[in-house]
Amino acid sequence: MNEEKLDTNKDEGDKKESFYIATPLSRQRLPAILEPYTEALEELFKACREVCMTLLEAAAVALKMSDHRYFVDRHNGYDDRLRLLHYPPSPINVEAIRAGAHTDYGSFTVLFQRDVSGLQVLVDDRWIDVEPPARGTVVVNVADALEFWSEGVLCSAQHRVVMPRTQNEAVSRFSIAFFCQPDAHADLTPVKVTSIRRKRTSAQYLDELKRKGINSASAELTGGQHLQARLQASYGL
Ligand SMILES: O=C(O)CCC(=O)C(=O)O
Ligand SMILES: [Fe+2]
Repeated sequence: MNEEKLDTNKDEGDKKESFYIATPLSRQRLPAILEPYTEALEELFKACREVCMTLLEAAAVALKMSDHRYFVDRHNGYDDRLRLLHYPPSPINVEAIRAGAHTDYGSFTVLFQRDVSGLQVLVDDRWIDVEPPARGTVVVNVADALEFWSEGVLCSAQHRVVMPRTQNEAVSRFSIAFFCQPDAHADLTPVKVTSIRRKRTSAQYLDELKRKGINSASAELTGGQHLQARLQASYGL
């Protein structure tokens, strides 16, 4: 609790607890409570990875890259993580934030939320509620590594979780995030994207990168170096 500060401008840590898992599950010792779910978690990893591989291929097509598997080939899955999150019950507080505004670090995030809302995404400077999706659907965020790789054409989604605004939200909130990560040694040098309309000016994009601990839009970074820069900015490591 309070350990992670996703919004680095805030003094206090986030009101949540979480547990990270890597695949294969045998790489770590699971707490006893999770052991019976080993197989289910492995299946979840696999299903999320499949979604992300399809999306990575779609991204290469959308960016008009000649090699449609360029991104897929740089994601062997070793650095992917599942994060199980719990936001403890809390009284209504319309002013406060359960998890600070941030962007995720990898390529894509697949997010599952269980019935309690509170997630918001920033669209044109306004926070919009992202309700827990209908059964059988998920929320997907573009994240920082793909934003950087695509030279800022694909925008990493700013999101946050707000404190309970109603009695229905004042209970425990559970969610699971799957973070799809590029390989630690993958070269993240931005792919050349030409004929695509951009949402931001290059100055706006550069400002955003600087806040994320990256000083140049064309830096020669590996997946591992990019992740390190982001973790440093978020956790002050
Ligand atoms: O709990 C949620 O809905 C969002 C979690 C999140 O954004 C994160 O862990 O990066
Ligand atoms: Fe996130």
